[in-house]
Amino acid sequence: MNFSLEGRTYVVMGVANKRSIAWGIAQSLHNAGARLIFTYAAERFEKSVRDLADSLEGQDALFYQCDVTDDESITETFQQIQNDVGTIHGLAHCIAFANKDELKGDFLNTSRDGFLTAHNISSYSLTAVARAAQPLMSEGGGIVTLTYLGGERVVPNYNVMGVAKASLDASVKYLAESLGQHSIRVNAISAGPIRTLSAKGVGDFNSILKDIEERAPLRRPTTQDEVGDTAYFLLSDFSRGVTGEIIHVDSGFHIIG
Ligand SMILES: CCCCCCc1ccc(Oc2ccc(Oc3cccc(O)n3)cc2)c(O)c1
Repeated sequence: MNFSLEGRTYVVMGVANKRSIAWGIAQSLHNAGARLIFTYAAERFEKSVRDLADSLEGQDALFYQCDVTDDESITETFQQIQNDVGTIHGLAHCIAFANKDELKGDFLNTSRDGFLTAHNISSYSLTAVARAAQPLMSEGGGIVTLTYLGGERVVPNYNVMGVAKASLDASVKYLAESLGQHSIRVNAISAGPIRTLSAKGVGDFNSILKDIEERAPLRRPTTQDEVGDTAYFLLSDFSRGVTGEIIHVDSGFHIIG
């Protein structure tokens, strides 16, 4: 059994900058020998993704724009990837969004549009991308997405994103059932709070990190590389018997009331 990712190609969706969890995942996969393909939502992210990828020694990365709210964009992107590389061995879905004004205050005030936007981008996009990627994973593969504790229990201010993450978590299980027969595994990493561009949109981060340092079993915040290495595990043969699972990489915080 080979646990290196040499000779394997993975798509990483959602690198925005060097703090992105997706970038931590890309670094771990690269260090394990993987060939990487990056997708970004809009042209404005292309340069920073290319600049980051250029720092990966010996990596011959490919780059594609993909707007996950547009089915044609998804179909076109994976058609291009199939034309360019043929087979991929897995995918990291690190994409989520909710309107800022829905990420604070009373959840009761969630708008219909805000609810649908959060679910469209943060949950449905996993199913849409999995369907487009499946034909390229002819040798089987792994799909990993990012979720958060706020989808399992109430975290003040996380609001509609928590409901979208609950939907994402259920999607992971239904996709695991649907894709298992194609030897494609689907799992999620529930990451503890990390100071990313996205995190700027939710709650009072300093108090959340302070609470983790005081009460999490490991008494320290989660790091990008810890999440990256768990993604490597879930996308490698180490986890060949694992699908439909949510692994908490959160210093153990989820076990604390
Ligand atoms: C109150 C909860 C504190 C811990 C939150 C940890 C966390 C941090 C970032 C997370 O990812 C997103 C992604 C997009 C998102 O929506 C945004 C982000 C920035 C601006 C904006 O208009 N929407 C909110 C959170 C996420 O799902 C969870």
